[in-house]
Amino acid sequence: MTTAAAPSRIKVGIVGGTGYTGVELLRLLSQHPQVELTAITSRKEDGMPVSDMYPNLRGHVNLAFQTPEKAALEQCDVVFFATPHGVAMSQAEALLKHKVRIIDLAADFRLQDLQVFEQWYKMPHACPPVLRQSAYGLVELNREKIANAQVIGNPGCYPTTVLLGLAPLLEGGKKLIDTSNIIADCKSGVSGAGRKAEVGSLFSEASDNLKAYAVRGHRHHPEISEQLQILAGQPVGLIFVPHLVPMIRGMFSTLYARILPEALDTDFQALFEERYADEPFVDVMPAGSLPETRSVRASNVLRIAVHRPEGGNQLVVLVAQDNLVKGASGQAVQNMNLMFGLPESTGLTQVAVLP
Ligand SMILES: NC(=O)C1=CN([C@@H]2O[C@H](COP(=O)(O)OP(=O)(O)OC[C@H]3O[C@@H](n4cnc5c(N)ncnc54)[C@H](OP(=O)(O)O)[C@@H]3O)[C@@H](O)[C@H]2O)C=CC1
Ligand SMILES: CC(=O)N[C@@H](CCC(=O)OP(=O)(O)O)C(=O)O
Repeated sequence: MTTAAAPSRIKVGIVGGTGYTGVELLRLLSQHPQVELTAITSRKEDGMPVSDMYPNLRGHVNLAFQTPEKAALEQCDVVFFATPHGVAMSQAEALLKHKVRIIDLAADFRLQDLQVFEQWYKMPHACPPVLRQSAYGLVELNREKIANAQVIGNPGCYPTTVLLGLAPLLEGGKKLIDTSNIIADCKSGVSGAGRKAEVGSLFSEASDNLKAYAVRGHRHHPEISEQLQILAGQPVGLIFVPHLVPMIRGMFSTLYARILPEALDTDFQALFEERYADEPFVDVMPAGSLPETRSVRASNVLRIAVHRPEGGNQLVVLVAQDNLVKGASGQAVQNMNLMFGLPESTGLTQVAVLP
């Protein structure tokens, strides 16, 4: 594998610094030993010191927000887009001309199929040639391509849990589970909806309540399906139901799959342990474990437990992650480390916060 040589300090710009994934990038990158934060944008808060909005960053980030027009993004080595869908692709070609690498936390560079992108995101793609050269930023599945890419489509938060929870069962066309009928029952904390004002995110709407949403179709379904097909070498039938749960951070996915009769003797615990043995951010817990969202809060680690209720033919995989870290900003920093030839864990060794 060839990796790019890292500049002594990586000059980083963040577009969309006031949002939840933006401030999470700032928290992580302000502690990263190889990073120099150079520009942080907000259209609404131009001139406001970052620490006035986010006092947790006092003494750690001494910059002020600037409009994207004022920020010298072209002087950065890498720009993170922590913005709504459609923003990164409108600026990608201009930045690439200045050899700036791009990591988009939105969906502009996730789906390879243009038609599917346009169907779900209701906008034409602004730069299909850049999309074709980009890499899907799920490091554990796509390491080599990411290391050599200029543009990364950082995965959606739900897809990260579902893909890492299913990869050991499907990779390389393995015949272990019924691929026509996998169920992903997924739950997210309210920060998954971002910081913008929305009725559904109000305390009086989201607290003391649990609800499913987008059962008829969610834009993460085609993203998961596209990647599962790449993994399995064939289409995979998936039912995906997201839920909103009354917590701020955290995501929990319960995945159900039927074991094929010829695979009933498989040691699934060993399969998962071996697959992720060298992965710093995927923890396969001991047999019988029950992961919890609080065990990954504020950390880039995703925890998995594999169960086979009553030793039967049903496999249940439990996956917990922090939607803002491994599900978004932490994963984006992991991608940056890989693109710049740094050890993947640089700046990402935070232990989860309990209780
Ligand atoms: N929240 C989560 O758990 C996850 C989020 N993501 C994705 O990451 C991206 C950011 O999410 P999140 O932080 O939650 O969103 P927020 O709504 O919290 O923040 C969005 C940010 O983008 C800026 N922004 C909005 N429109 C534009 C624009 N047209 N041009 C430049 N800047 C703009 C906003 O600031 P201002 O308006 O002042 O410019 C704000 O800083 C989204 O695409 C989201 O889907 C991915 C995985 C998980
Ligand atoms: C709880 C909640 O609302 N979650 C968001 C998904 C989070 C996310 O950021 O996904 P994208 O990056 O693909 O937009 C949702 O379901 O729309």
